[in-house]
Amino acid sequence: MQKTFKNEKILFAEPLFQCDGLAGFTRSELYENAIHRTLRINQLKKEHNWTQEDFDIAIRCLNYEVGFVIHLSMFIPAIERLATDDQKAKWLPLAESYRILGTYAQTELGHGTNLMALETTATFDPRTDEFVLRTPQLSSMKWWPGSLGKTATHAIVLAQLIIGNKNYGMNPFMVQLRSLEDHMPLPGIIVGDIGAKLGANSNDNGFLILNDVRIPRENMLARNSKVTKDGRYIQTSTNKANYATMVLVRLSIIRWAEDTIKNGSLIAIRYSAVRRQSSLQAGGPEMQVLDYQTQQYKIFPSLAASYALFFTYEAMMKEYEIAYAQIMRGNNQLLGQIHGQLSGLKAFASDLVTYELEMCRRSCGGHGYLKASVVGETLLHTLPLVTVEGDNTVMYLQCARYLLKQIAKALAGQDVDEPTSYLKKDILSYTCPVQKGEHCTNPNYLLKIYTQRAHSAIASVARQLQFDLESGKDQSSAFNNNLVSLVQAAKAHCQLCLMKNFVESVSALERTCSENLASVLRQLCLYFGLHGIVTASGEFLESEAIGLQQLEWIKAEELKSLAAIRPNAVALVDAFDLHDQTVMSALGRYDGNAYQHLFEAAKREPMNQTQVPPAYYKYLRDLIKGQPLAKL
Ligand SMILES: CCCCCCCCCCCCC/C=C/C(=O)SCCNC(=O)CCNC(=O)[C@H](O)C(C)(C)COP(=O)(O)OP(=O)(O)OC[C@H]1O[C@@H](n2cnc3c(N)ncnc32)[C@H](O)[C@@H]1OP(=O)(O)O
Ligand SMILES: Cc1cc2nc3c(=O)[nH]c(=O)nc-3n(C[C@H](O)[C@H](O)[C@H](O)COP(=O)(O)OP(=O)(O)OC[C@H]3O[C@@H](n4cnc5c(N)ncnc54)[C@H](O)[C@@H]3O)c2cc1C
Repeated sequence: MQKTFKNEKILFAEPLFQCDGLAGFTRSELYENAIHRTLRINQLKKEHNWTQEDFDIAIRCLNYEVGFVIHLSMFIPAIERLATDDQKAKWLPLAESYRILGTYAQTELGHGTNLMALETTATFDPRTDEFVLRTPQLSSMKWWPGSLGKTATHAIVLAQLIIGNKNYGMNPFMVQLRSLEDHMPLPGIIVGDIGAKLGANSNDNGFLILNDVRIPRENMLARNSKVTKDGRYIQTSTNKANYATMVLVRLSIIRWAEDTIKNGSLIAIRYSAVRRQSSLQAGGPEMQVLDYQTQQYKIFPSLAASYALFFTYEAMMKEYEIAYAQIMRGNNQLLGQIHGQLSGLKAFASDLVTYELEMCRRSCGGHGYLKASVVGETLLHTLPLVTVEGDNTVMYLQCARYLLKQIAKALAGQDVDEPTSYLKKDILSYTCPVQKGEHCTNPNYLLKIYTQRAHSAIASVARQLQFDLESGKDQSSAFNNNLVSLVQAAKAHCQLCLMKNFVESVSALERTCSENLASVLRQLCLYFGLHGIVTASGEFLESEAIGLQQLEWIKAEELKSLAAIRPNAVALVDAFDLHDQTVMSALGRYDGNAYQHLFEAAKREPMNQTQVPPAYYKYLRDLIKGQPLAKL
């Protein structure tokens, strides 16, 4: 599942990467530890000639609990995508050698989603051949960018370009924030950390106020548009190309989601295999809770999602690489497709894993509420994924917007993109492939059901929009009147994508792997498909992709699938090949000694380093001895 990291032993031999001790760290300690880790991994990379992939896997082995995440995942990729070749030649070597440390400063206190309304301005001054960057008002200050608070020496600032009295929209500008001599903020720069968050507190997300900060004209990243010395704005590519960095990060978030749900399902399944509680027969032996059907019903969806997201990431990485290669050659033909696909799939993947991680946590009972179980921490660290790189609702709507364009082309008899080719089919010619109970065991039949449901959802909202427009509603009112259905259609398309990638990937694997492995993966794929229909049965019925009889067969088959997966559940999470130090959980250790590891973790609790707590001497002693308390 995860390319086995041959360097794991090297990494986890060092105390710096042993994660037990992170609990109890202050924010400053977490921040410093994260920076120390990234720089040490960099040294290991040089010492052992690791590849960039090894470096990336090391970061993933540490659950991204490292420094410079935005520098590495956004600042450098943004230079690669938004800068001219000359600008790349200047900035990339500095960024790649950490001589400058960057962030991607787009979101403001008052706006994150609505990029068109960003308020920071970059006004061209032809007298000095400079841009003047300004934060017009409180709501304009940059707010949230990672590493902005205390680390970044430079930022790619997204600002409204003003030439004369004309606004040319959002453009990217390289702005130095701190001195490279003493790290102090430069004149006109007010910068700091925005404060503690629910999780990810090793990251110094920050604020930035720009008070008439001047930068040379050459600091506008000019791959897609530039300003000439005499103040002319020349657009060399679509402005959408300035959004390219976000497309890449949305792809990375699908991988991040896959990594977190693998951790969660591994913890829940391993713990459920060792936890014995209650018995079915009076006086009989206590059962492994993994044998309760309800426990399987709670956690096997996370197991199936782990594999589904793995296969979807692999497929989308290939799709992205093709699109990116074309875009970098100036051909933006695939930009709309990759944007629509990754907007929806980033939203669907992060929604899916945040829901299933909470189910994994609940399945661990009381111990799931301990930090030492880590499953709760994993959830806290995953929660931002439903917001970063675009709030999920907004991302679904971007995906829906893409789907509406595709179905309009399909209905007009024009070509459509491969991911939406199903929209060319005649929706009325569908017959549910499940005509007998045993048909539910065929993932390809289930795939047809998913396809019909997605097609129906998209066609239905397109019809409703058309009806609203013909009834006299203006475009934006008609759109707003159907947002819920648009999101639903996008989710249906995304769930189809996951199922399709799962079915096709298993089918491809069958040609090379053992029959035993193939049958286990087929079973998991089947379960993923059945469970997806049951949890959204209303939409599948509404779309007439299935009837009540099919739903009854599918529900019965889903429960049978639980029992079929049970014998392989632990092996399927062991197959993630995750080191104990990656999972970090006292409940999910490979040796299964959950209670021992829980107790070891409790003994490490700082409060247990003294037998008598300081509060005893302040408050408890007199109380217990019945002596009057001093005025508190
Ligand atoms: C080695 C290290 C390993 C670490 C790995 C870690 C990986 C993960 C790291 C994660 C870290 C995350 C940290 C967080 C970072 C951030 O959050 S950065 C800020 C992100 N912000 C957003 O995403 C803002 C969301 N809003 C938007 O994208 C846009 O405002 C909008 C909602 C898409 C609306 O766009 P807008 O231009 O305002 O109007 P529209 O009319 O809707 O769109 C115009 C046309 O542009 C097309 N388009 C929009 N976005 C994109 C895009 N990204 N790419 C391509 N095309 C785009 C859109 O489809 C429209 O096209 P047409 O329909 O053809 O006109
Ligand atoms: C941990 C973390 C790290 C971040 N790192 C960075 C970073 O490095 N760089 C950076 O630039 N930004 C960063 N961000 C900011 C992030 O990109 C924004 O928070 C995100 O884009 C959402 O925008 P918002 O916060 O303005 O939410 P809003 O858009 O204000 O969302 C609030 C509500 O309004 C709804 N809504 C908004 N617009 C619409 C619409 N058009 N239709 C329907 N509903 C709508 C949303 O669905 C949501 O329910 C980070 C955020 C977090 C939490």
